[in-house]
Amino acid sequence: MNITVFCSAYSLDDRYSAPAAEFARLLGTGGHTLVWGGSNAGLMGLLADQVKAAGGKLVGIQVELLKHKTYPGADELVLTRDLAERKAQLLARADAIVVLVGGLGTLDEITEVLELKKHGLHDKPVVLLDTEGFYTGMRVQLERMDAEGFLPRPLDQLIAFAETPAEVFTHLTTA
Ligand SMILES: C/C(=C\CNc1ncnc2c1ncn2[C@@H]1O[C@H](COP(=O)(O)O)[C@@H](O)[C@H]1O)CO
Repeated sequence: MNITVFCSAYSLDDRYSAPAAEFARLLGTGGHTLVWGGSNAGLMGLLADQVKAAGGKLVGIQVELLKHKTYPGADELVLTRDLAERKAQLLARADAIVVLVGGLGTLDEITEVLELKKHGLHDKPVVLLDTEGFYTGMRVQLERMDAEGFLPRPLDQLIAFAETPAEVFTHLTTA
């Protein structure tokens, strides 16, 4: 399976990086391909290192603007002109999307994927790994949208929440 992952480009505390590394090992040992932003920075670089070490393949979708931060060992590297084209490629190359902890870049990516899914423009599984309750606030907001009529489809048809790396794969294999 080609699994597109959105996650932080910054180096983070062990309580965030250890679950990300475990997720990456499961992805690699499961024979999957990591599709990601193609960077060597922070959690993005750690993820790529761990997937590669576990025998998985790497497809980087890097943007021209950040090409100086490109991960050197990807099996395939795509260079896009801008962030919009990169987001389109990250989705197009995915069989499923997984979201790890991240900042504004990650938030931008997940919002776009959910908005396109909301409109029926794709129906790929989206799983969010909620490490250390990092996404509690976002989940509360999404559940309120769901409960109060802001979404055209039930929230559980748009996204699944996992608390452990193993649970991410349970969602992906039953989706
Ligand atoms: C940290 C620095 C540069 C960051 N370089 C990036 N390279 C590739 N992709 C990136 C980069 N920064 C953001 N992205 C994309 O957004 C997500 C991470 O952003 P966040 O704000 O950290 O959550 C990630 O999924 C990428 O696709 C300078 O040293």
